[in-house]
Amino acid sequence: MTSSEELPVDPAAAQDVADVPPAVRERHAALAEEIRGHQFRYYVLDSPTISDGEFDALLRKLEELEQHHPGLATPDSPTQNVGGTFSTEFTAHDHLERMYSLDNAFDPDELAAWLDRVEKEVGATEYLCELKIDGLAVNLLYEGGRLTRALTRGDGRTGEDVTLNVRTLDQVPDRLTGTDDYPVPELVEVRGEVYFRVEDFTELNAKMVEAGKPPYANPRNTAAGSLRQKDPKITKSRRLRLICHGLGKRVGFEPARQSESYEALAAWGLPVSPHSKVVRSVAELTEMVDYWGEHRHDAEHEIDGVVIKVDDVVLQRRLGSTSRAPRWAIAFKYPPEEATTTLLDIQVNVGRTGRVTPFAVMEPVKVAGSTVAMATLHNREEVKRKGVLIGDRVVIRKAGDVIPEVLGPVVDVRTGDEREFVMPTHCPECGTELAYQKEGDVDIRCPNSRSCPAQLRERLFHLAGRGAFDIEGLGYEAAAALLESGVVTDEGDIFDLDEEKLAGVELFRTKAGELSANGRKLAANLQVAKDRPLWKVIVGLSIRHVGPTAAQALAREFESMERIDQAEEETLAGADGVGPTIARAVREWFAVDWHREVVDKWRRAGVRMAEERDESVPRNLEGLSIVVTGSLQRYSRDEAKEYIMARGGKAAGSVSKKTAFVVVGDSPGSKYDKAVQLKVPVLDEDGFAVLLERGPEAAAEVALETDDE
Ligand SMILES: NC(=O)c1ccc[n+]([C@@H]2O[C@H](COP(=O)([O-])OP(=O)(O)OC[C@H]3O[C@@H](n4cnc5c(N)ncnc54)[C@H](O)[C@@H]3O)[C@@H](O)[C@H]2O)c1
Ligand SMILES: [Zn+2]
Repeated sequence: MTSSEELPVDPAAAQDVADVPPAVRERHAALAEEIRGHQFRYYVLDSPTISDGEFDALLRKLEELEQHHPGLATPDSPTQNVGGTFSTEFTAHDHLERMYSLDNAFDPDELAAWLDRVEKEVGATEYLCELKIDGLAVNLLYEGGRLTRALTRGDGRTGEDVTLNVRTLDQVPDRLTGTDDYPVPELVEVRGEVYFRVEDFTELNAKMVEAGKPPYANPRNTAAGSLRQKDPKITKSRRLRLICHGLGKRVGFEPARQSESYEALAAWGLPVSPHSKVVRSVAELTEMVDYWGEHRHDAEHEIDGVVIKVDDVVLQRRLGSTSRAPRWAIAFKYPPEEATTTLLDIQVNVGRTGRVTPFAVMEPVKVAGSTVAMATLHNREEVKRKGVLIGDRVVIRKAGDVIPEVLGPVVDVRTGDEREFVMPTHCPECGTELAYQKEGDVDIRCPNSRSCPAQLRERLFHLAGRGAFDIEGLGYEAAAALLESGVVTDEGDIFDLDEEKLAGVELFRTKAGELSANGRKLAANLQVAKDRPLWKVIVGLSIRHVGPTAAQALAREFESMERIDQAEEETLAGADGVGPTIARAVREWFAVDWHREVVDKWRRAGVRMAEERDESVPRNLEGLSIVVTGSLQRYSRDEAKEYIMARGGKAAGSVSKKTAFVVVGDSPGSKYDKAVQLKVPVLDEDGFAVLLERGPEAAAEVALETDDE
């Protein structure tokens, strides 16, 4: 929270709680109670039922009420206190110096307002920027260099004694070491964050799943739960880590700067963050905030923001603290990546290959800047593994550009009305009974691949895609409209579409009943698409495992659809870049009658069925394998490959003894080293031009001198 002192106060607002209208007082009390309940679940039970973002929003709401009615901001309000409390499971102990929470800035304006306030009071100064580690705070007391006590933050005055547990952490020294610059102080309270590395957390969860137990929801609460164990052996088994980020009481050590105290901590053998940085201008500070906003997942632990601290300790003292947080520091918080919402239903989707995948339909909720209402659940096993029931409150996560994911249910708020998801037995689109393609498959499929509308729609959309025929104007909506109107019964019909047929489709008709401009464009695009290279036609067939790379290999090696159709499985498997899986998939595909009909219909409609031979291009690279690495100035990667292939060569991905040439551009990397090592001739961009124009012998003459010493 930004401190309320600078915020506008309604002059008519009640300063005294007795003057606040009873209805408002009640609303405030109810909200405060709700917040305390969430704090208890979070700090004591380590098992929250709402996301941090939702919690922060509640606290903000309370704060707003108090701005309008300052009388409500009594000392016991959650806005005036460090959130935590302590459990009777542990012995309570007082901190020697208070532990505070942090005020928050949720956007750049709030951060700017805080900076203004600080600089108005103490003038321009230097700031220490740190990552805000999403863990739990501990206070380590070292007396005469020995660890004598470790406490959780608790309510800031009193914490829970977790000394035995903290001692099990590898990074926590029992005894501090001293240096000439930083001798061991008589007494020091060290504050830090106990956390899980994302990597370790993922591994822990994998183990849980393997043991048939539900995975943990997030690293923060799991770290808290792992530290606050009655049995330190459990803590020991958890690979918890520590990063120190502050001092409490100290005797015999007086740092001038916060950054200096980190040097001391490191010298004493305590872990500090490698990411902290002293910044001297607002521009530098903003840069750090922006950088970590974009690279949030690059740190080894989860972060929920950046903490900005006045570096000078004298100025820190001058700024002081509120009852809840220091005035000399602020946490800039990034948009939350987790939220909770209600799982309204689990429905299934039928994909291009008939695979039936369940997906979550949720009450729309905002996460990481976008509204999420659906998320895939992959398959039945995954639904079971996550343990979600229809009607559950669920935690969802959307990190950056990654697709949203349902993490799991909030079991504690179940009402008993939730119900289990049952995988349908029949295709929701065509009614065909679903089946596993072969025993042991995870995915269940709709076997009606030829005419199941869902599969057809997906295949049409796929064949119109960039990697296949690249037909503009044939998206999902058009695909669905074509199928619905009956002018297309399977993809075989697609190239028979002309203006007249398209005029029969509602979507492509004007109000006057004529063919629309879009319809005319689609008809023209379909004509152009018939002339795409063979490999694109192959991609358009939706053969399993055959994407652009495999299709290019097939086109290069066999040069016509007919030869692919007639090749034996072994011949296919033996071809460069094809292999047994693709070979089998191709043979299986051509064994289906209606698949061959699709090819026939396309052929009759004039779709290209053989590699184009441009007679003006010499076939001077026939049989040669050429690797291009690094970036070239005059050719894009794809262009370079196309030029090689057009001349009968093979554009290979890795260097071997069989490689004829390696072409290197800027920053070539390991492939260049490999070429030198294997003594494969290396060409620069000019050498590549010679290779294309005048062939391998001429190119060998201009190969680079390489030295493998
Ligand atoms: N979901 C829930 O029900 C629920 C309930 C209560 C609290 N919460 C969440 O807990 C958090 C509030 O807890 P809080 O009061 O501890 O405040 P906070 O987490 O916003 O900030 C204070 C804490 O940040 C930690 N921290 C991490 N890196 C630091 C660094 N480099 N320097 C200094 N401190 C650093 C310290 O432990 C400090 O105590 C919020 O994120 C809130 O959403 C959630
Ligand atoms: Zn179906």
